[in-house]
Amino acid sequence: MKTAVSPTATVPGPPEPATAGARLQLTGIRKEYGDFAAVDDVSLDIEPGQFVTLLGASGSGKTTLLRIIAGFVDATAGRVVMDGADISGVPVHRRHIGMVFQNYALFPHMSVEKNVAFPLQMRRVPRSRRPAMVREALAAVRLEGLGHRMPRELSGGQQQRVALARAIVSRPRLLLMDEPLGALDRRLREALQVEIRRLSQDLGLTVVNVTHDQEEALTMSDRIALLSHGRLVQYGSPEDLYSRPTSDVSANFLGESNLFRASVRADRGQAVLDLPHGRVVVPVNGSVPAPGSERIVVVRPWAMRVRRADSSPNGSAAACHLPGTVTASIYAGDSRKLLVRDADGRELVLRHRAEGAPPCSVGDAVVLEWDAADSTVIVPTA
Ligand SMILES: Nc1ncnc2c1ncn2[C@@H]1O[C@H](COP(=O)(O)OP(=O)(O)OP(=O)(O)O)[C@@H](O)[C@H]1O
Repeated sequence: MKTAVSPTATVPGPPEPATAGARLQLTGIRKEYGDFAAVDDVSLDIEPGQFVTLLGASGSGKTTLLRIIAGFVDATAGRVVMDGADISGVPVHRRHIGMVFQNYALFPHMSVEKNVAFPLQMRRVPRSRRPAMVREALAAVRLEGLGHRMPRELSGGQQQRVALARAIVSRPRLLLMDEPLGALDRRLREALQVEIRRLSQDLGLTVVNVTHDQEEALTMSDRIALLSHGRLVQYGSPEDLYSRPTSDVSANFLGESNLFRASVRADRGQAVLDLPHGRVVVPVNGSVPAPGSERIVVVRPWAMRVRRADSSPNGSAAACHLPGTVTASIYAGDSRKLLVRDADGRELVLRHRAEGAPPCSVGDAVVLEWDAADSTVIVPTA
């Protein structure tokens, strides 16, 4: 549950009221480099206190968009509006935005405390107020008592927490993060993901985070903005993007998926896709798709079941049956991943819980089964 601090609530310690997060509205943002658009007409509405992740492959425009929000890069077109005010022309240091970057190195010759106090000095916060604010920021990232250490005396994870403390010490209403955990090992990354999420909720901060790591995006975000070639492909909750992808880019990027292409056929008033393994009735949202139009059917690996071809079917409920040969069986701790090649040479991926003996081995002839209802039908992106 969210524990966003209301604008009128006070936090322990002097002297300013804690600020709740800013509302951020990006409208028609475009950034051209020569005749190339690094960001192409992106509009996003970010609610106060939301944690939004810009997700996408390398080169999709995430960092450029974040740098436009920060003020390091001027957009070619579009507006950045924070709490109702257009900040497009406001210089970086006047935006009062906290930032943490992967390589946002700490000043090596300054103690942790001095590093964290630096933004307060820049913002001319009265000297007398600084120690309490620094203490509070260090406590928020659980580094109490380490203020006198030098950066070289800290682990990578601790250094990144100092960078985080430095980003929040002056109580910004918006925090921007560009792959802040990229350099850390997996365990530490996961622990810090949870901590950053908790911290942003406790402070009621609005956060825009950049990553190309889909797991990080799924676990941390209220909303994910998926970018591809500079364009916004889908903006929604992690569940929306994972379970209800609206494009093949989303289906491919978030989690493993099996994609089948087919054209729509009209059959007794229904729009139907004939696939090698069965038929899927196309959900009609408003207009009926034209016969002959292309669709993509997405089936997630967990929705598929597997049985050896020489065994009897698992009940009769499964509408889709696809024969194939197991090409890999990969144990992954709590699950097992199977790769199965079908007669068309397509490699399908499925997962099941890794309990007991595996139901089949590499080289086995198998049948994949799943319910048509577990398919998602999407329109291919042009
Ligand atoms: N200053 C620049 N001049 C020319 N092209 C640029 C400039 N900055 C970025 N680009 C191009 O814009 C595109 C988007 O870059 P950007 O850094 O925003 O991508 P990204 O999604 O953050 O990628 P990564 O995950 O690799 O950091 C890339 O093709 C990049 O080469």
